[in-house]
Amino acid sequence: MTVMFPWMRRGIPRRCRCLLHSAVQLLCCAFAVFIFALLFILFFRAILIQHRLDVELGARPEETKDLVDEARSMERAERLAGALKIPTISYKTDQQETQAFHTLHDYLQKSFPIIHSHPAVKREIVNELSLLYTVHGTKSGNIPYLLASHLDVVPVNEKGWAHPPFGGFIANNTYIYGRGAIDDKGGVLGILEALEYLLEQGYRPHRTFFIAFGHDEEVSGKRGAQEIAKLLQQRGIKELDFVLDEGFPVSDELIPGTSRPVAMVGVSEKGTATVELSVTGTPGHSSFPPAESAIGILAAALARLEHNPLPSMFGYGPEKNMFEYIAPHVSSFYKTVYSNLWFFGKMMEYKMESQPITNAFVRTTTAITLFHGGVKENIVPPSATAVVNFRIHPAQTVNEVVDYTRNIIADPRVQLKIKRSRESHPVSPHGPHSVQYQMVSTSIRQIFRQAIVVPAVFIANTDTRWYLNFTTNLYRFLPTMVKLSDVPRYHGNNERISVEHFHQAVNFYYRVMKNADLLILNGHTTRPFAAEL
Ligand SMILES: CCCCCCCC/C=C\CCCCCCCC(=O)NCC(=O)O
Ligand SMILES: [Zn+2]
Ligand SMILES: [Zn+2]
Repeated sequence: MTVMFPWMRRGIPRRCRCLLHSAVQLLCCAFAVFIFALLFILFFRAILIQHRLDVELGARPEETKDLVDEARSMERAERLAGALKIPTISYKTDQQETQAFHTLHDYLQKSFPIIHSHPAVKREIVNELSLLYTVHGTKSGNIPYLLASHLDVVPVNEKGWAHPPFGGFIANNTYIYGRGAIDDKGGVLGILEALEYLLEQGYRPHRTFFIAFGHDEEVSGKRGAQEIAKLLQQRGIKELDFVLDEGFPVSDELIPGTSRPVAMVGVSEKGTATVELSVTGTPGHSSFPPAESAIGILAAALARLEHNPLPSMFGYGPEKNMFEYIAPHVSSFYKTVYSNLWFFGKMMEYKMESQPITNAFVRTTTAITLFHGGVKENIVPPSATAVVNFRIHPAQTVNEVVDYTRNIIADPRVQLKIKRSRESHPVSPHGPHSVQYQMVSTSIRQIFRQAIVVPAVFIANTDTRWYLNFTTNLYRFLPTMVKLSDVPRYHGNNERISVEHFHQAVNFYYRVMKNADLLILNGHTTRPFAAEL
């Protein structure tokens, strides 16, 4: 049976029919060649990137036996649980549970006797509530590094918890529950446990390092990490080799195309802007109200903001790099997609926008976090205020976000005031020549054996902002594991860490302390710095 195409009908002269038929055939061939060439380019690019990264990153590190003893992991879990019982809450910059911080200082002192009596370790209280430890190395002349975590936690909503948030409860010898378990007392205790074990083994770190525990990270870090940074500066510390602070946990089952866990190391972090919106009305009797109240005007403005999120910036910032690093480790289909975001960007963007945690990678996020208005049920409100917290994608600036907000609100009755802002952080080195990044990556892979380690932009904020002047090597990573279902526990209900993952956290910091010493043996960090170290 011959197929009859429309241009082959009898009404059209035979010559034209032949010409048209040949033209269509030619077009079909050209289209097929185009598709074939496109697939070839996409796949070839994926192979090229894979090859480059394989060459750059080399093989998985050897399995190490030099780890923290597992036999005492329950004992360590109980010490963390003890710290979780102490409610070191930050409500606002000038409102904290100050007494609890003193209790925590004493608790740490009692719980880690070797650290607190060791001649090579100096502990200082900075600005009353923060802690700075200096661990003096045996070899002078090396640039020190800094490990950071924070002592404060965010407030809780007791009702939503299965176990009391400040009860230090360990469920079935498996999960340690409590506010701060992952953010960030797991980090504080993880670092101290690692150091305690290191010193107990009789190991003296070769190079000097600092441990900085700020007390107000959750409300800016101005009184904690900023003061620690000032103190270091006053002591003549001009340079730090690297800073390692809280960041992404290792995520399981979150990246399409691989069943392996992915460890994203924050090599930058999003900017932030906290904007207060306010409307002033005329108070009066609620029995003859105006057509629009201050609360109504503000609520409408906020609804406009929520319905008009900032545009996707996916592919315009350093996040593109993250997918290229994942590409070599995923199935062929995703390898091609992740290596060619210039082509598949829209498809990926669509997928990422579907969940809050992945949406945060794509755009500047808008969170309405506070709303106040009204004084009494029968008074027309004199004013209403709200606070909106933006986390700014690296391809945008604070000014752009504020201009966008003003345009969307488009109502002169709504006043905008920037309460706090900061641009996104510069991207830290993360290639094959960055020995500091590679040291962090190796330490991760020594503990999380299956993990794919990739650079990423951290979507939240950390105390690293206060150390930006000391080094370009700032890394944000939390050595624990989360699944998608665990993500709401951050600043939410039922925060917890498993005993096993806490043990991995201790081991990770232990490896960092050992591996950082190996860097100086290889002669990487010998440069002059402050004499008193
Ligand atoms: C392809 C993308 C995969 C995304 C997988 C991401 C998994 C990460 C899981 C959780 C990240 C949550 C980070 C929360 C950080 C907390 C630090 C903090 O509270 N800082 C203060 C602040 O930002 O206000
Ligand atoms: Zn934190
Ligand atoms: Zn937090």
